[in-house]
Amino acid sequence: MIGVVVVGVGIAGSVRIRDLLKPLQSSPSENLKIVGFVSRRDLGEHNGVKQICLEEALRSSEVDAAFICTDNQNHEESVRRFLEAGKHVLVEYPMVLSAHAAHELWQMAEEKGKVLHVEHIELLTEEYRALKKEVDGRTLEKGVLHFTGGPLHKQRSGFTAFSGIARVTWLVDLFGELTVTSATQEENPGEDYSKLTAHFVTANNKPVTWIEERAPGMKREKKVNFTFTNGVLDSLPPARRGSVGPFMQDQNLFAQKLLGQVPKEELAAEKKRILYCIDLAEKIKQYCEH
Ligand SMILES: NC(=O)C1=CN([C@@H]2O[C@H](COP(=O)(O)OP(=O)(O)OC[C@H]3O[C@@H](n4cnc5c(N)ncnc54)[C@H](O)[C@@H]3O)[C@@H](O)[C@H]2O)C=CC1
Ligand SMILES: C=CC1=C(C)/C(=C/c2[nH]c(/C=C3N=C(/C=C4\NC(=O)C(C)=C4C=C)C(C)=C\3CCC(=O)O)c(CCC(=O)O)c2C)NC1=O
Repeated sequence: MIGVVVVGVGIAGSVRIRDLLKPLQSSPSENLKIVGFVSRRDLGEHNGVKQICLEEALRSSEVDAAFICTDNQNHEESVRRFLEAGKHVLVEYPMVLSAHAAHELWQMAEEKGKVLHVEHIELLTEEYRALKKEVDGRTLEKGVLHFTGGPLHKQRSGFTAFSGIARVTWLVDLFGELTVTSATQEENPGEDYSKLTAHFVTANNKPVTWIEERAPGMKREKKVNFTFTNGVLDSLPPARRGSVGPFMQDQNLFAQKLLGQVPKEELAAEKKRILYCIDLAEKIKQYCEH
């Protein structure tokens, strides 16, 4: 069995603990065993799982892997410490809040011979699968992806291009290589309002726009407007509810990596995409700061 600790018990961390306790039957996740969780709060136990302190988690020979489910701002430090301690790491997206740290940590994982897995559940939802199917094989002329949602805590979540990396990932997975041509951020701190607008071009020089807008009361929603040579897609196609939730699918993928069941080419392509998207986020940040 592969011993796992969950670090950070918020929404994502609680789902992780639940899924680790009840793995999908006959799936790679059955090889994972939760041995504890780490929290800054004194919780004692959570669903029968015991709390352990960070130092113990780093030291314990029972712990083979850590799930980092803390606020974005903490990811870099946690990933680094668990890799240094010789543990495999699963980290919720965004992996870290700078391109430099992302490249450095990836290199460190490779040197240590450890699996570094970044959760990207935005690619595993039925909503996304339906969209991908709709887009596949069509030629884009121009596209807009507009996300809205409630405000985030700036300090804990980091710059918008990183906290919203799931939207960048969608665009890259749908349309391939993108180049940032400009980006701006509007903010009204008094009203907790923010709006990021980033402009890209595809490899064929077609314009793509990403808008990430957040304010109190704004519904978590994604709107698309994609013009193809053969028609317009102006809403997300309907999707059925999947039988296996995205976090569980992600956990299975991580377990498969630990078991050496994921082909090298797939691992390399995933790493490339993750670092590529983080590099785009960094570029967007630079545009917004100038
Ligand atoms: N909620 C979701 O559906 C998804 C969340 N994520 C990612 O998961 C991560 C966590 O998000 P949520 O669970 O939604 O946020 P949350 O705010 O509910 O949970 C974060 C938890 O981490 C704890 N924490 C922060 N620093 C810590 C530290 N140094 N040591 C121990 N615990 C610490 C906080 O006290 C809090 O309980 C974020 O990186 C987010 O981007 C990714 C995909 C989906
Ligand atoms: C209800 C409040 C609620 C909160 C606070 C919330 C937070 C939240 N959801 C996220 C993504 C995500 N969250 C979900 C799904 C969920 N996540 C959930 O907390 C729940 C209840 C579901 C599903 C019913 C998915 C699928 C993603 C990936 C990005 C996407 O496709 O939207 C992220 C990562 C950053 C981002 O992509 O914006 C955060 C911080 N999501 C919410 O729905």
